Amino acid sequence: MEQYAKSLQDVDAALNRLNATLASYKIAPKPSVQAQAVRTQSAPTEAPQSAIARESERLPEVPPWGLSAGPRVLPALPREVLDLRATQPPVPQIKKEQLSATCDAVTEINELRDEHPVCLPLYIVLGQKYLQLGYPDLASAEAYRALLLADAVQEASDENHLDACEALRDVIQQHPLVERISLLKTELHADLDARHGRFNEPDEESDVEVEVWLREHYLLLISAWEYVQRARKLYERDAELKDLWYWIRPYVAKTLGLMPTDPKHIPHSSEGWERLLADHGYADPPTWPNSGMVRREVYPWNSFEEDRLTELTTLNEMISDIAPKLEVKAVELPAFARGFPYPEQDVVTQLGLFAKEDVAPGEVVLEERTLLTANNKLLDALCDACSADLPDLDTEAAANITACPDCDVVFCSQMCYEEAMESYHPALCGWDVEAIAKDVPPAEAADSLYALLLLRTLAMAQTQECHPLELDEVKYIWGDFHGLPFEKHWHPPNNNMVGTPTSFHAGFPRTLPFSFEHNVRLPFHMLEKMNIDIYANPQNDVWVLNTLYAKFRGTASARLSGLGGRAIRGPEVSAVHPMWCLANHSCDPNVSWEWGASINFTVKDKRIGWDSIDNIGGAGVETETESALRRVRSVIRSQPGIKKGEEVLNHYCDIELPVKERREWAKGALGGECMCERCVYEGGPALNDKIEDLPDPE
Ligand SMILES: C[S@@+](CC[C@H](N)C(=O)[O-])C[C@H]1O[C@@H](n2cnc3c(N)ncnc32)[C@H](O)[C@@H]1O
Repeated sequence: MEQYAKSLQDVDAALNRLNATLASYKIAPKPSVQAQAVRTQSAPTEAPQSAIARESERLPEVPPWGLSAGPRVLPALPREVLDLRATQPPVPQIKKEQLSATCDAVTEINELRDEHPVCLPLYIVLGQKYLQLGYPDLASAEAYRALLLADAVQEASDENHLDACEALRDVIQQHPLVERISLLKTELHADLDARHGRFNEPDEESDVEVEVWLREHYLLLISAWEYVQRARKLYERDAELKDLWYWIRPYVAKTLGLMPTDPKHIPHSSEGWERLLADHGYADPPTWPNSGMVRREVYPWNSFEEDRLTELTTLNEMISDIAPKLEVKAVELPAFARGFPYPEQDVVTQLGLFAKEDVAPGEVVLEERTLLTANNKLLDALCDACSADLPDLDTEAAANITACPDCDVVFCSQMCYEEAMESYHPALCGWDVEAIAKDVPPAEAADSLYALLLLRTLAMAQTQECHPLELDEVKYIWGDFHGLPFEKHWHPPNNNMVGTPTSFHAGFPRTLPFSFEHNVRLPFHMLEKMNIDIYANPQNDVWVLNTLYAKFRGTASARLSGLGGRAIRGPEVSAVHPMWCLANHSCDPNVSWEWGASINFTVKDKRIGWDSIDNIGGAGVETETESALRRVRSVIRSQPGIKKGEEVLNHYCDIELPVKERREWAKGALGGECMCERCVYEGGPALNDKIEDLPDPE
């Protein structure tokens, strides 16, 4: 620093010094300083409103990269990335007309990550695009990635340190020296003592300029809410952070439903809000809600969700081995908008399973094995692949147990081991992932199972070298996405702290549970454990993980593990069976199901009896015998067996319950009140009243 301070007394000397620094960066020379400065000054200064415009006139011709890499040419970084500064105003709202260009920009940035995987500002701009589109959940993931890169720049021991510093140098070097010197000069003239602790001692490989640039231009931008406290120590006087710090508490109070109804009682100071939260036992930030709901949708750039109606031939090939008497067909189901007040239609076309020929009661019509399984107990004796209970060691079947020769993982048979090796195991073998999301408290059991299904899916994609959304196990599952036309319903999200929680999400319904822990931190941890780069592989980005979670949450089965299962610990085993889960729900199902090493549908021997509406309420005062007799007389019961052309109907809730409770229970799985024939007969028309003639969301 001393050296810089002295040489800055003379601008010529400063230029020489910086040129020496540049030379030490070990990259090929950039175009002359003057040429850069001239190009920069003559370029328009306003960033484009919408898609990322490649600024080829402004940027120097892209130089060959690296000394030994040969003629590798990197795509230029967009101006929005190069010009990113903490001093810029908050992320501007976009208009509906800019929606499609902003979605395109997301795709373009993700393409750039291939060549610029650890370029910190790229992730900040990506996060900003997500915020503009109304995906604060996706934005939080990019802020986290940028924060990890900031740590990498500052920590010489970080495995990404050198690459992250070099990527930042590359960005810095594309700016005129005049700007760079001026920034360094301001730094050096400031009172270093007053900024005690703001600098890390630069190690041999990093340099002062990278440190200064990081702190001045980027760190402030990645200060996510969780890090606001840390950021405030760093930037005591920053007005935006001060605002954010204030508004966090009202926002928490609102989310927890603690807002006083009487305007007179609404606090007007930080202390007032602190008191309000403390009075309800929420004084400490760790007690604040750490999960919420996000948009459950086919993201505009998701090209993997094909129209399944055009895939019926493929689906029927897939099902022919495991259910020769069944076929997959389109079916119309009641449309539930999951509480969203803009229903567009009465029915939706989805898929279902149908009998191709008559099937007799008692017959097994489908038997499906899957390797998309999970168990959350570290020491339970389950097959790693199919999740069946392992046989007791003193039985003959124990001879089939096979262990992976390279790690301790155990399979119930050689077949399961071999299938695991082809499907997912190589991506996990020896990477110390066994303890992830295991033995969690009962309240987290279900979330841990979903996370473990995610881990298995990522390992499958890695082993089979494909995109996670292309795997047969998940590709054809409908994630209960909202299906509302994007262009019609989207409105600019309100990203200031006073907005209601919904307004951050561009007006779409939010039905997918999200927590930073399960949707971002834990999956990043899993990927790092598997030695998968979290920067260079957009195929594992949070929108992909959210899409997978949406698919799992509607279809995964869960149970206790065999004889050792302990209900008090919550669900212990989970699996996704992609064909089995195509069967729709009815409260008068014609099949029952059982799940062990495989899952099957058996045609029911006896159908459930329907109560008439009279029976449900009882008819005045009558003896128990009279009431029982009346019930027997009026009960309706369908014939068991499934006729050719009839739909296979599964059940998602306890069908012995009265209609009101069944409807309540199945709501979560269906998205609305069940309208199956039995429910309508017993409970009358569904209560999914449509709200017509609503004002436009804007
Ligand atoms: C496990 S999937 C069943 C297969 C699904 N129909 C498909 O096309 O993939 C569950 C979803 O199917 C729909 N569904 C199943 N049974 C239904 C019913 N009785 N009424 C309305 N929707 C139903 C709901 O959207 C539910 O979230």
